[in-house]
Amino acid sequence: MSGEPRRALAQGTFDILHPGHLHYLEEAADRGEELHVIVSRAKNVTHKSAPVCPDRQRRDMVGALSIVDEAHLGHPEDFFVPVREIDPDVIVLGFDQHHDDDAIRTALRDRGLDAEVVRASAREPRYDGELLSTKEIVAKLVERHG
Ligand SMILES: Cc1cc2nc3c(=O)[nH]c(=O)nc-3n(C[C@H](O)[C@H](O)[C@H](O)COP(=O)(O)O)c2cc1C
Ligand SMILES: Nc1ncnc2c1ncn2[C@@H]1O[C@H](COP(=O)(O)OP(=O)(O)OP(=O)(O)O)[C@@H](O)[C@H]1O
Repeated sequence: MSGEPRRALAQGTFDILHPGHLHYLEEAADRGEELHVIVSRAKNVTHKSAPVCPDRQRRDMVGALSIVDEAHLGHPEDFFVPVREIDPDVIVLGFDQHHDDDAIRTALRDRGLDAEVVRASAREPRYDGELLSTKEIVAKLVERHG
């Protein structure tokens, strides 16, 4: 036993916070005693529209949540630089994140990093009209103001 707090790591874009994000971060926080979050750089968000809010703003909003111990801006090129610095015991992937769990496990092992990789669950709406995705919030805004 190292005596260090068990560190959980979550990651994502977090452009316009919503209850789906809170659910994911709460599940990640439950996996450890300390929650760290890597907020992706806009230039690395290639699988969907680029975030509206700047990198620092997204990092600052996530970092202000009481369940988050520290929010880190991701590395521009090498995703494993912040992982090495944070040195998590567990990496919690979001239910719909496109990353391949086994590929991450292999990449960690290849770099001598020892972290479990687990998936969080999805959060369904709890009442009519609850908006649980940034895309949905943007679509509503465009419908109303666009
Ligand atoms: C272990 C891990 C480390 C990551 N590190 C970085 C990073 O250093 N820089 C970055 O821009 N994105 C990083 N990402 C990617 C994003 O945080 C995020 O997973 C990706 O942009 C998908 O975003 P979404 O889940 O919001 O759709 C990392 C992802 C994982 C799984
Ligand atoms: N409804 C939800 N239930 C559980 N987790 C969620 C939910 N929505 C987002 N998350 C998680 O939050 C993390 C960051 O998500 P991201 O910033 O891509 O938000 P998003 O609202 O899903 O974005 P978009 O709608 O633009 O795809 C991801 O790990 C994702 O799985």
